[in-house]
Amino acid sequence: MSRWENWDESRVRVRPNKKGSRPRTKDTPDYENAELARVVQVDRGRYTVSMLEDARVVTAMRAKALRRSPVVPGDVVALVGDTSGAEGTLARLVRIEERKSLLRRSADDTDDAERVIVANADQLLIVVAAADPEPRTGFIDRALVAAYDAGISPILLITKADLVEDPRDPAGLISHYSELELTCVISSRSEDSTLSAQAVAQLRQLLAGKVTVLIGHSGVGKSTMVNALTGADRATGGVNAVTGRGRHTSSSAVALNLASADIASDAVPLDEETARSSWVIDTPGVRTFGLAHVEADDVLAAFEDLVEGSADCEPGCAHESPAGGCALDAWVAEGRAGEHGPARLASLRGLLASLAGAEEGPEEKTLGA
Ligand SMILES: Nc1nc2c(ncn2[C@@H]2O[C@H](COP(=O)(O)OP(=O)(O)OP(=O)(O)O)[C@@H](O)[C@H]2O)c(=O)[nH]1
Ligand SMILES: [Zn+2]
Repeated sequence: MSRWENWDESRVRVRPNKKGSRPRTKDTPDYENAELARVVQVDRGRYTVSMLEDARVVTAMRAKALRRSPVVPGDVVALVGDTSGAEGTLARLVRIEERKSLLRRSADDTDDAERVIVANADQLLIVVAAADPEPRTGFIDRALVAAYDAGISPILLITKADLVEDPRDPAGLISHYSELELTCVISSRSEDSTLSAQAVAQLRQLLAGKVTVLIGHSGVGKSTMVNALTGADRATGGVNAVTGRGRHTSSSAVALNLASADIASDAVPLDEETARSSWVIDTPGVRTFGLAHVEADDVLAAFEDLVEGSADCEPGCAHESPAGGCALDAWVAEGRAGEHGPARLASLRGLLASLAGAEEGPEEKTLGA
């Protein structure tokens, strides 16, 4: 009998390629066959994901090694194991792909750590109502600062234009922010309770192929718009029929896809592939952003016409005033930032003020009040 007969075959593998011959240890698995997916919802350790390949919905749990790594909606993750998505199956989430952006909220009383809310967002859709509730510029300013800091493009959506007199600038916000390169969309509702088809179509175009996070105070019409955009049935106000609770009790962010929409008003329908890569992430329960980690220079960076002028500022300048060593006033006075320079500087300073303010406080300033 040859000694080879006792050879435990399961231990030997002839690897067909060099990559495959890399030593595999418990600590450095390489998961070559892992499949990529977008995280759409997180619920007590269960992750609902949509496979990038075919939008199949799969439920997954984190591998042990990732137990301390937060995974949030918008994340792109690698899965192994049973990725069929069949009922009762659980895939294993083994890797979080590099994030291109991170929106976070700083610690507050109920939360001892800075929290990541959403990953990989391209855009922040700041939703305010023209009235009921009145728009608050402090809230918009903080959201703008968070967006600029995270490198995400802001879009302003003004809802409920039907409730005010001037439909072109329903809340006076467009003139207020005219010095920012801020895309504004105005939406209203007609008497039969349908949202303006034009606003919905315009937003779908802006959202095409992007990951967009929605933020706005309660009652501004976020769910109503998300429903119109995605065809999803996010409960609007009142009580959720399934859980019997008001939806305010749900505070987890959910990513919804534009592909699910069946919208007659959509003048230019999105092709299947674009629609599938278009995500809207609603963030119920997130009403403000912690800006504790944001530096004045991070905000200034979003003002391309002014940033050069800061070369002569004192080191660590907060860009508040010439007395504080800020060179921006002189730069603007020389006309170096163009004819809108003074107004742009005033806008920048308005935003920077929200860094100095407390969490609440200045935020609760109502426009015109
Ligand atoms: N007049 C008017 N009412 C609107 C419009 N859009 C939404 N509403 C109403 O405003 C109320 C609040 O809308 P929601 O979509 O639930 O608001 P939300 O921002 O999701 O609120 P939360 O779920 O509390 O965060 C509902 O009664 C809607 O019917 C609009 O364009 N015009
Ligand atoms: Zn300065």
